[in-house]
Amino acid sequence: MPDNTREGSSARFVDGGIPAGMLAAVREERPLIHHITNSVTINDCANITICVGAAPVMASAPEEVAEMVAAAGALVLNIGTLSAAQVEAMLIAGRHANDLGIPVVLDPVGAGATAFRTASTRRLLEALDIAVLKGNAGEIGVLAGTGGSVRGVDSAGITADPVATVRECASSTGTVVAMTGETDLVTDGRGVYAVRNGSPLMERLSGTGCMAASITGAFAAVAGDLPVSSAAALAAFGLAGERAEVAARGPYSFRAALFDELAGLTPDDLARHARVEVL
Ligand SMILES: Nc1ncnc2c1ncn2[C@@H]1O[C@H](COP(=O)(O)OP(=O)(O)O)[C@@H](O)[C@H]1O
Ligand SMILES: Cc1ncsc1CCOP(=O)(O)O
Ligand SMILES: [Mg+2]
Repeated sequence: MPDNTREGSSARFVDGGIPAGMLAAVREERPLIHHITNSVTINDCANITICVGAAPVMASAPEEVAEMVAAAGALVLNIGTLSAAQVEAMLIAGRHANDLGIPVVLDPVGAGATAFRTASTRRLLEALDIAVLKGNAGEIGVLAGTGGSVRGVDSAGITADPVATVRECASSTGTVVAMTGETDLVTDGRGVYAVRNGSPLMERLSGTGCMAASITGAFAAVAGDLPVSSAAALAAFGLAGERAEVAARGPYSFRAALFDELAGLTPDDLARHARVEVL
């Protein structure tokens, strides 16, 4: 971890200027984020990518994924509605991204719920250099091997301590791991960032995990430090969630407000209100 912290009363916090600068860079550079993703939340991922300031493209035909990823700032792989053919396309795109130095974000949706999802995730982790593995607690607990349960696409809990779980997952996979939940934990296996922004309404919508991966990809496209960029991405999304909650009458008006609030979020808002603690 870089020395980008300042002392707080009981903990140390990331300097607000770092995540703020990353949001400004996303808006200035407008990186293309190539997604190979699920058919449930594909439109939400496209639109949240635009709201954060980047440009989405969804392309999964094996005939074109290598060409498409060559133009991208990041590749987001999401196994939410995987098939054997789609995993092959992910491998083609991922290998080409690795050759070109383009960061690859993997969202192991439902890993642990079925053997096929778990095996496909492990195959992608072994074959590719994954920059950031972003999953819910159950998914990360399963992949860490420390114990986790997943029902469908939802976390049903973990056995071990959350910090130990995320650290073990990062160490054993050799990736930066972002484990989402009420508090998001991000680590490269050493220091751990705890991101405390967010709203409980984010759990009541399908797609917030997928959208978190899209935003993580957008930040990874403009930043060299993946633990910091991932924590900043989750803080920005969580902050949009906090603001969306204020006027929401329920999950669906919250959903509309979530897009609006992220689109309206300024680097200064992020600098002032990101709650990112170094554990
Ligand atoms: N109870 C909560 N309070 C605040 N933020 C939350 C809460 N639950 C989830 N989130 C946020 O919602 C997003 C999706 O997280 P999660 O529900 O863990 O993912 P998934 O949809 O993959 O299961 C993350 O950005 C996370 O920070
Ligand atoms: C419901 C569902 N089924 C397969 S993919 C998917 C969407 C999962 O979205 P998220 O993990 O972001 O809630
Ligand atoms: Mg969800």
